[in-house]
Amino acid sequence: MNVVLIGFMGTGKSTIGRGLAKRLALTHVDLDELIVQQSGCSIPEIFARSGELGFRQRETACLKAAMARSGVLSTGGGTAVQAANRAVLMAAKTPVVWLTATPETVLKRIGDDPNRPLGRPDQLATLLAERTQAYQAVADLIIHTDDETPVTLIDQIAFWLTAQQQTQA
Ligand SMILES: Nc1ncnc2c1ncn2[C@@H]1O[C@H](COP(=O)(O)OP(=O)(O)O)[C@@H](O)[C@H]1O
Ligand SMILES: O=C(O)C1=C[C@@H](OP(=O)(O)O)[C@@H](O)[C@H](O)C1
Ligand SMILES: [Mg+2]
Repeated sequence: MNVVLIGFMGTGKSTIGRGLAKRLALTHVDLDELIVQQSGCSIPEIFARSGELGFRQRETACLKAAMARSGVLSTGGGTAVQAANRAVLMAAKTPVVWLTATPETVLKRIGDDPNRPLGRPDQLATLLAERTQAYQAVADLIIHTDDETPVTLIDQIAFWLTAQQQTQA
């Protein structure tokens, strides 16, 4: 992968990843979509049939497959929380961008979405606090999304990636 987006549910990983890939003329891979494709069932169905553990096993397998490809990868909100997945990300030396948002923003954006089994409104703030350190541990760039439009966020990330490439050239 050329760049990986991590962060909590509703921070815009899927939206920004799709737009960033278009901007950079790269392929976009959404890890959740890959899991659904490979499993032949939806995320809530995977959670219902195989539990969170079953979902996490599929997620790690798909992450490894995705990291072997080029493009922009939008992870799921729990991907970088698993130590094994953080090891995969760090080994790849791909730039990792952490998108942040407050629990209030997340709630406004995702509400009580049945497609996000771990997105229970009354649990969001606690889950976000528990996960923050894990995101921080692998982030090369932190982008606060609360007051920015997707287009502005894509501009910021594209600018940073270009600067990174120039430093390395
Ligand atoms: N910067 C933003 N400002 C306003 N709404 C946003 C922003 N980023 C994403 N959204 C909206 O929030 C919702 C969740 O975005 P999504 O890309 O699915 O997040 P994630 O993949 O991180 O869970 C979508 O309805 C999307 O249109
Ligand atoms: O935070 C999580 O544990 C999850 C986030 C979801 O992705 P988004 O962050 O794209 O909603 C999806 O991977 C699954 O429902 C689990
Ligand atoms: Mg997503």
